[in-house]
Amino acid sequence: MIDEKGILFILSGPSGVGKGTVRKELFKRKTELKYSISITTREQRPGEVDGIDYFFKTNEEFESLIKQNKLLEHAKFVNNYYGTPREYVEKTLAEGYDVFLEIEVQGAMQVKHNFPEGVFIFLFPPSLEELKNRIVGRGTETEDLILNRLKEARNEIEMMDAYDYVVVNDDVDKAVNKIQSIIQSEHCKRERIAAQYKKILEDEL
Ligand SMILES: Nc1ncnc2c1ncn2[C@@H]1O[C@H](COP(=O)(O)OP(=O)(O)OP(=O)(O)O)[C@@H](O)[C@H]1O
Ligand SMILES: Nc1nc2c(ncn2[C@@H]2O[C@H](COP(=O)(O)O)[C@@H](O)[C@H]2O)c(=O)[nH]1
Repeated sequence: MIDEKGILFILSGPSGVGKGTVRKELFKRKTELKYSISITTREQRPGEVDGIDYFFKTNEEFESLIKQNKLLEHAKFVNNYYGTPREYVEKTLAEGYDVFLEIEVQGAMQVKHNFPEGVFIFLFPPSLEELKNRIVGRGTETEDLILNRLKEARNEIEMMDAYDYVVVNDDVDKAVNKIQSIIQSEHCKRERIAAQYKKILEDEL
């Protein structure tokens, strides 16, 4: 049977590298991709909308989702829970749509364990100094939280080798172009496999 499921794309990278910015620009261009909205216990930032940016939950609600096995992956990042709703991802892939996750590395490694066929992309900063400038410039975290996120950034960068692709985010447009090329190239790979499979079936008949 030829696999007609969608492809799961996972984007990670240190806090402040520009994952959200790049993802939003990508979605302006690639409307057929489906974004999996994450669940978190972190405080809602000004301008964030529940059900669009995240599903905001309490610790108790989140822990109950873990117990019910409703999360595809979850992790604690700088004292808050983050997780991916299992049902949405599995159902959407089964319907043949590509699904895009924007998650940190611990969660990405759990996804890799369960979906080794996923495509793992790591967004890399032009420099650590620029990473710091971006996270400070965003102005959404206190100084303490920024330091914790930067400390975490070093651990995240160490995991880069576990990813299929590394994209440097020096310029948003260029980074999005590269991610679009990765998506196209992964579809071509799947088409090649499907064509080979079809040929084997025809040869057998
Ligand atoms: N290529 C870029 N050049 C300059 N600034 C950028 C670039 N990409 C993103 N930024 C800026 O960097 C800041 C952080 O970006 P963003 O919030 O998208 O990062 P993130 O990786 O999603 O962070 P987090 O993981 O903390 O949610 C934002 O102010 C954004 O406008
Ligand atoms: N493991 C998961 N990580 C997630 C998920 N959704 C977002 N994230 C990542 O958390 C950090 C912090 O995000 P922020 O919005 O508080 O800045 C960042 O790396 C996100 O990509 C998730 O479902 N699972």
